[in-house]
Amino acid sequence: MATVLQTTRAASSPLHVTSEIGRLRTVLLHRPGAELENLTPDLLERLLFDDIPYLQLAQSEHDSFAQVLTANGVEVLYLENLAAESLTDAHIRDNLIRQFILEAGVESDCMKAALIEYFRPLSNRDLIDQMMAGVRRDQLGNVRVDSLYDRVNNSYPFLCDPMPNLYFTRDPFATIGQGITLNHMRTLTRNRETLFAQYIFQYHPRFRQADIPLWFDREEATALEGGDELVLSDQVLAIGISQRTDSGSVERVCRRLFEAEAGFETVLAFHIPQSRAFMHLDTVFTMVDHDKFTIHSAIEGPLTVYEITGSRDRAGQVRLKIEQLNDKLEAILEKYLKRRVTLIRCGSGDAIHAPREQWNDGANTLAIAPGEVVVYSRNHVTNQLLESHGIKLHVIPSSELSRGRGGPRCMSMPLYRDDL
Ligand SMILES: NC(=O)NCCC[C@H](N)C(=O)O
Repeated sequence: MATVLQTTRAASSPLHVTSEIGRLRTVLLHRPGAELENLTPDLLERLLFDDIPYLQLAQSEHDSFAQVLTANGVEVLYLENLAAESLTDAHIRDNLIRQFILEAGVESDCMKAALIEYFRPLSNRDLIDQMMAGVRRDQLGNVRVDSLYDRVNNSYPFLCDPMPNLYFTRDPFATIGQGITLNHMRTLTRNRETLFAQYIFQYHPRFRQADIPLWFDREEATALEGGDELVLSDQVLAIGISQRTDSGSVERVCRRLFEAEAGFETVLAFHIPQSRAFMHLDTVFTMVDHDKFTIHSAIEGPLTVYEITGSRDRAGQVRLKIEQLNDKLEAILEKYLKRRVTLIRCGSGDAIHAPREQWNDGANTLAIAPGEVVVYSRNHVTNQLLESHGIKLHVIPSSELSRGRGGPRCMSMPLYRDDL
């Protein structure tokens, strides 16, 4: 990955996203795995789940999602495959194991050594699956415990926690233009997920030569999550300031994009209420067509939008100009997209249907082309409204996947879209 930002990119860049709706060509998914079976009621809150999905059904729902995408010409890549294929030599593999153990919070030398031994014989793919699923203490057999720490903490079943949120590939990194933000996640549990992206972009043969600009790094001190990053056009981004993303991160992304002169001229920072239900901007607002968006009406009142632009001072340094916009959201979007826009309200804006369907990601659509989106079956009120606005729907089953609080957009990271 490039740490020095450059403006010119090879035409053959493996990453290219200049809108939310351009025809989707390549997307990254993660098929839910054993990590979901390692959820227990005690772990739910810390691991950011609201219930325990039935794995077999979650996998079959996820396969339906992948099938819709492939049937529509989208190349589907899986995080677990890319991560395994990134381990192209023993040194890279050993480093990943060491870093994984460190970030899993394994404290004692004897447990670290036992884990390294446990991982040693596994194939690359089994290693990645095991890291994702988590490692229980009793998987390691009889380890000679020589630390006080292990004697005091031996009742907790996991040495390395499972990572059940991995199927929300939208969040740990995000494609913007031909670069990425490699994110620093708000929570420890999700921050561990970004390690896989780091290895993929650094070592995977598909990406390692590509000199991919890094608009944000996982080592930064403030939080940024991909669900807050929307590419409205090749010139305008929307970034949520939310429960998961700090304003300082938005400023840093702006500075890097403007310094690189990557084509993006304006960032609209959407300050949304902080709540579990609206954890990211894309839980309340997604783009479905050139001129149509879903929106959850509960954020419209409290929403504040800031326009951020940049210019260079005499020394060539980028200075940010930040202005609060007082217009209604439609007017703001119309100004930047240069066309009339329609906001389609989740659950019709109804007092009961809207919060119920938003909770199950009714507003969280994945566009695979302009006016063509993937949605969850359970959000029938919103879905009908989308259809009445001429949007083509690809409806996928949703009883288990939705228990993790994410919809089709959250479950996908576009790597390549056609330009509009
Ligand atoms: N972009 C998104 O809204 N992603 C959904 C993430 C859900 C996950 N359980 C979380 O709390 O982070």
